[in-house]
Amino acid sequence: MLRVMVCGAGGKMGREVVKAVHADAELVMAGGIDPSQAGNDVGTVAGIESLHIPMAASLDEVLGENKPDVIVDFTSPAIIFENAKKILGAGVHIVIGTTGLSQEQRDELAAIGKANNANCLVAPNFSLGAVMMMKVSAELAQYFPNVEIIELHHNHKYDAPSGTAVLTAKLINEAKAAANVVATEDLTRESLPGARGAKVDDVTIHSVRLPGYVAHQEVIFGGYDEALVVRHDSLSRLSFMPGVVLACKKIVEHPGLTYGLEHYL
Ligand SMILES: NC(=O)C1=CN([C@@H]2O[C@H](COP(=O)(O)OP(=O)(O)OC[C@H]3O[C@@H](n4cnc5c(N)ncnc54)[C@H](OP(=O)(O)O)[C@@H]3O)[C@@H](O)[C@H]2O)C=CC1
Ligand SMILES: O=C(O)C1=N[C@H](C(=O)O)C[C@H](O)C1
Repeated sequence: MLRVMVCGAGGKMGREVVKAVHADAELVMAGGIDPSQAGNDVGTVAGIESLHIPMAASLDEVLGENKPDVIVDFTSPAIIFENAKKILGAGVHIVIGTTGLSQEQRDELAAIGKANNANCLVAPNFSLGAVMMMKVSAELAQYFPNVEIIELHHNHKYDAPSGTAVLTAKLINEAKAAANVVATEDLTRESLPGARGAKVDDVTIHSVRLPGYVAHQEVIFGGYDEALVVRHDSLSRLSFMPGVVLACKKIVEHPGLTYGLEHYL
């Protein structure tokens, strides 16, 4: 039985992860970390029965003698790098859902994990449908090199573009490079800065932030007198839970740092 703790356990994702881990027969919900909920019961904060586990105020409180096997982090792009360094440095596996880590930061985490025998998964999106959207988009890019992404999220999201859009663009760019295809030149000149969105290499991303949305993305391919749209919708945060639970169980089998849940499927 793997003992799992949740960092950011009082947040929108963290509360769902506490419930999902607690409901799983092969995992043990061993604790939560969230400064603004410190001392409150981890189960009660998540909206289930009391688990008789007080919420820790910081990672330092849980990385001692009774440390868990795995920590799942859903906090914020501003603190994930420091959290991950601490967790891997303590020899604890980490499942990272929090967005915003750069390639350089992932490389540094990989080295810390290796030195401490701790594995790391960085997954910008845990929903199966979103992983398939990315896979299919990368496959299509060789036939349709002209492609743009529109991602739509709730207005409490910290970052733009989303981690999912960045990974989608990376996979598309890699597929285009492998197939040796490029987009036609974009001749548009912006009369308002930002009108054409942001570029990740050859892929343009547009970010929408509005109340009412959860997490959605359209990958739009333009062709010869035709267009093809791949769309994914997370209708609630429950859509991420099977992926998070699977990651907790599989992380022990995946040494090093893995970027993307597709490598665990
Ligand atoms: N990979 C995936 O599938 C998904 C990824 N995400 C990503 O997960 C991240 C979190 O999203 P979301 O749950 O919506 O955000 P929330 O703001 O709802 O939750 C974040 C929680 O972390 C807490 N927190 C802040 N600092 C610390 C700390 N030092 N230690 C422990 N906890 C801390 C916050 O407390 P306080 O409010 O008091 O600051 C808050 O309760 C984002 O980066 C988001 O993009 C989201 C959905 C799916
Ligand atoms: O902040 C969110 O909500 C989400 N964040 C992740 C991202 O940035 O891609 C995953 C999902 O889109 C929800």
